[in-house]
Amino acid sequence: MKPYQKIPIRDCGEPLVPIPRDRLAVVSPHPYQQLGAPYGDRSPFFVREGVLAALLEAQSQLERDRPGWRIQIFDAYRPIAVQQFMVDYSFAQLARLRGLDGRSLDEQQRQALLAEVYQFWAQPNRDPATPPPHSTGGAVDVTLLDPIGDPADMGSPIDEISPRSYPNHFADSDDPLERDYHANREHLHAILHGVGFCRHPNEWWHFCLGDQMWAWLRNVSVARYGGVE
Ligand SMILES: C[C@@H](N)C(=O)N[C@H](C)C(=O)O
Ligand SMILES: [Zn+2]
Repeated sequence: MKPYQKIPIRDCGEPLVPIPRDRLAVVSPHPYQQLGAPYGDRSPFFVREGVLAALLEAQSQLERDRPGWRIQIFDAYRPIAVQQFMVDYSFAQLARLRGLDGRSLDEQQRQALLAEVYQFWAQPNRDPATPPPHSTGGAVDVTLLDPIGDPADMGSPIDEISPRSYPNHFADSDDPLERDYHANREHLHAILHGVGFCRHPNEWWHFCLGDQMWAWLRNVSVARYGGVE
């Protein structure tokens, strides 16, 4: 169990609402839908009402700071079946990357790979006391787009299972390019932190507001968003 999962949840009942495409950029086609993730009739581009308000405020702040720049949503709401699909997919990808056949691993190899996956992905847990962050509508995976519409170079892609994903991975680098990656990550963080989000300790792109991880990182005793199926 991760420490944030011990935080009690008192759901405030806010609805999930669609992310307006005319006001916030989204990755399209959606990467997990393209992989065949089982969304059923749900869409990844929904968040809780309070999260949408904060994202819109962050977008306005970004426009004031850097005209023409936009926040781009890579992923938001995730049904638990999709969480399971993506954990299985990431496990198979990681095994392949290591030259292993994911279906014929011994138990020790399986556990070691799973531990790496769970450094980055939450468990697809159906217990209402420990929902995966994205299943609450209180978590988003985001990056920045420059005025041309190109993603800012953050030095590693979203969802990479590697130390390069740690927010401060390039913080102490002397390489000017890597210093730029860090500055881009810091700018993304500053914009979202300024409107109330907290960043995942291992992922430069994952931000939360109102869920258990947020409450734990903010030292708040109760989370206001639980799982929504
Ligand atoms: C790996 C990334 N896409 C992500 O969302 N990670 C968090 C922790 C999650 O699975 O909830
Ligand atoms: Zn995330």
